[in-house]
Amino acid sequence: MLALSAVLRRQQFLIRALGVGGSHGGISHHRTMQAVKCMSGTSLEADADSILRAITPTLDRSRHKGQAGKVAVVGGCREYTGAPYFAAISALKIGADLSHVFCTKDAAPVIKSYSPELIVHPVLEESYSVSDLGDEDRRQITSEILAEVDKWMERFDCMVIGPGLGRDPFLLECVSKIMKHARESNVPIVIDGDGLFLVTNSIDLISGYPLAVLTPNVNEYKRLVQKVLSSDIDDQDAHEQVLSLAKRIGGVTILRKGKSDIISDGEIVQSVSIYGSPRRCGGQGDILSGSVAVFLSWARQLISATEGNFTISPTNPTMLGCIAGSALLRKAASLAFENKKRSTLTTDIIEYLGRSLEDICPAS
Ligand SMILES: NC(=O)C1=CN([C@@H]2O[C@H](COP(=O)(O)OP(=O)(O)OC[C@H]3O[C@@H](n4cnc5c(N)ncnc54)[C@H](O)[C@@H]3O)[C@@H](O)[C@H]2O)[C@@H](O)CC1
Ligand SMILES: Nc1ncnc2c1ncn2[C@@H]1O[C@H](COP(=O)(O)OP(=O)(O)OP(=O)(O)O)[C@@H](O)[C@H]1O
Ligand SMILES: [Mg+2]
Repeated sequence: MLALSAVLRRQQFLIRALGVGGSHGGISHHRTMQAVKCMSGTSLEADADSILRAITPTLDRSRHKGQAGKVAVVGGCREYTGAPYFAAISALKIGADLSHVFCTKDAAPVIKSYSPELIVHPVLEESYSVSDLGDEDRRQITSEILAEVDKWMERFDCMVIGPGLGRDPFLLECVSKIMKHARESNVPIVIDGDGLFLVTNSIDLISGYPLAVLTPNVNEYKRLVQKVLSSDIDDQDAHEQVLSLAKRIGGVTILRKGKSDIISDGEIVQSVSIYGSPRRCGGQGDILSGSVAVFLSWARQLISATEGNFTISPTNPTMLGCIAGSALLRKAASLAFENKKRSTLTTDIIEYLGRSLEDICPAS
């Protein structure tokens, strides 16, 4: 009896997750069987190539700089300069027009030296650089930092918060305020890396914000599940757990990274399992966060241009952005691996982003 009710619960979950129909009584045998077949996983798989084709804008000579997207990455500190670079350069390689980085003063020259394409703002401060100051001076510095970021905020189509941010308390306090301003301005935010450390400890920062996307890796997901659901990772019901977590955080979108990426906005759940590579070099999550930012921006543009009259599913731009970003990164990783095998590095994967998108969605 117990086993039977567990099966029924699972069927109903799959039916809800797939949007096959209502879960209240009267589920037809056919629909139930359809959902049961999906337990093998394949039908939760998103049609990522179609989504990529649908949301990637055509290259039109009448468009001006900025229309294909302006993104900003908030990250980069004494320890980490690679992560914000990977996220920001990936956004450009996919097709965004402008990519900014807001980082600490000493990370900035390093990041600038990786690439002249990035617009790097050396604005953030860590505790060590304000340790001699009193509370009033610290408040003054915080408000100067906020004013500097606010000058740009409304121009951004999306912000990525966290790659290589570090965990310094003064810096994170300041980034919380940046996040609040982004939310007040309705700027979508992709939260990754140490940004997830910050929001896991202050979930109100993003709770109930439908334009927030969280992209946890295995450790970050574990911490989030422990904090929000007071439980451990459930690999048996992985899809259901991601769905519950997204719903519990008030309809943010979660992309749980792993062998399959699982994506949910608390309403539906989808996976991306295509392509991928066996190389697990650091930095692939950073490529993903920059990619999701671009695709999310394009999906929002498309939805507003067509006033919602478009035929792709799902219809939530954050879901579309996650599916497209995940599939593209995984395709680039698989092409890089074909070529470089064990020596594949994140910079090699970035070099394949353009070709991967071209294969799926040719420029002309
Ligand atoms: N070149 C760079 O500057 C890079 C900086 N990064 C930044 O580094 C900071 C910390 O990120 P992490 O991803 O290390 O934080 P995590 O909390 O995920 O990882 C911390 C520890 O967990 C281990 N770990 C990672 N994945 C695991 C898995 N699948 N199973 C078991 N253990 C695992 C790691 O070896 C590491 O020691 C972030 O700000 C991140 O953005 C990373 O993005 C990697 C590249
Ligand atoms: N076991 C796996 N098999 C195939 N692909 C994987 C696997 N694990 C992760 N990936 C892919 O790599 C991407 C990055 O995931 P990962 O868990 O490495 O992120 P991360 O730890 O945040 O990376 P970073 O080093 O940039 O911080 C995911 O989007 C996923 O598609
Ligand atoms: Mg990461």
